[in-house]
Amino acid sequence: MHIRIGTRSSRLAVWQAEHIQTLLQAGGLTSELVLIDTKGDQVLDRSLSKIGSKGVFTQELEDQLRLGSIDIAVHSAKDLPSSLPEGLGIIAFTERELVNDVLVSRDKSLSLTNSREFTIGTSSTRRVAMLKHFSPHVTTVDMRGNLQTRLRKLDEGQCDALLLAYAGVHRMGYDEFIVEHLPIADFTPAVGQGTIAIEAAETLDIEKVNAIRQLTNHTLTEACLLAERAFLARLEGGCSIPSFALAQWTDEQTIRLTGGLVSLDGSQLLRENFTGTPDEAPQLGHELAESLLARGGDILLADIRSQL
Ligand SMILES: NCc1[nH]cc(CCC(=O)O)c1CC(=O)O
Repeated sequence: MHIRIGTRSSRLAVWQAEHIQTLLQAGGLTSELVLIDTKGDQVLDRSLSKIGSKGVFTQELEDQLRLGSIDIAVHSAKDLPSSLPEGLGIIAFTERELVNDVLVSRDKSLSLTNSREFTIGTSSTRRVAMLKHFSPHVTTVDMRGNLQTRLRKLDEGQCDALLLAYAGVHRMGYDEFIVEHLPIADFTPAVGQGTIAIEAAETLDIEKVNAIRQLTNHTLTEACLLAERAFLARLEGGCSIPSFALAQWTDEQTIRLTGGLVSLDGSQLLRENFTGTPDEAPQLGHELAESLLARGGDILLADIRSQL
């Protein structure tokens, strides 16, 4: 069986697609990579929150899935909108790695835990809002582009540090520039951070779907992702909303979901926790969102939307 894998052409995207190739190869499947450029890769000068985040990194890949020119598309799960277009679905989530954010800098003495002032480059509304909430002494500057571009901007002195997902930094081999791991209890990551998702058209041959799933899907990670994504779907939030959610299993039968919203100015942070079994994952996400909306999250969300 041969699998055509669609991927964006950034180094991180290709690393992730090659990781899937390795998993498929271990089960005797051959594969090839098809590099596809997306709108999100081309818009480097405007912040994502302004161009509207829905599917900017996924649309062109999804067009090719529909046409059947690729069998699957590989994405960072974080980049996938919470509801996918008609006819497409996620068939697997890889085993998650460390989910936290990290501070990256050439200056080893930088830390968010002391009150020293410095600037952090990030274009994520979640990271900006959380920094305003937990570390009001730092200043953020808008910084777009793939990891290599951001590191270059850091070297050029456009900021003192970057706030990034550990997963991407690690996959690119930049661990040596990590100066601090942020605690997930405060800086809870975005939905899907640290996991790779495989998207396919519903028309894809079921034998291919089963073989790919068998070799790449991690059941407990999948349950966690279903919980987080149900939360995001209920909020109708893409990555432009400063929301966060993280599900973790404590044992095979127990999943704990934490999630919430931060106001853009950092003044308000709402958080809820729910616990259930992996089978209940989507309901957990839905209940968490409902509960948050009922506690003032609805007003906070409307307020956020009016300012974006
Ligand atoms: N928003 C871009 C993006 N999408 C996925 C990752 C990292 C890899 C991952 O979370 O799986 C990143 C970079 C970052 O946020 O630092």
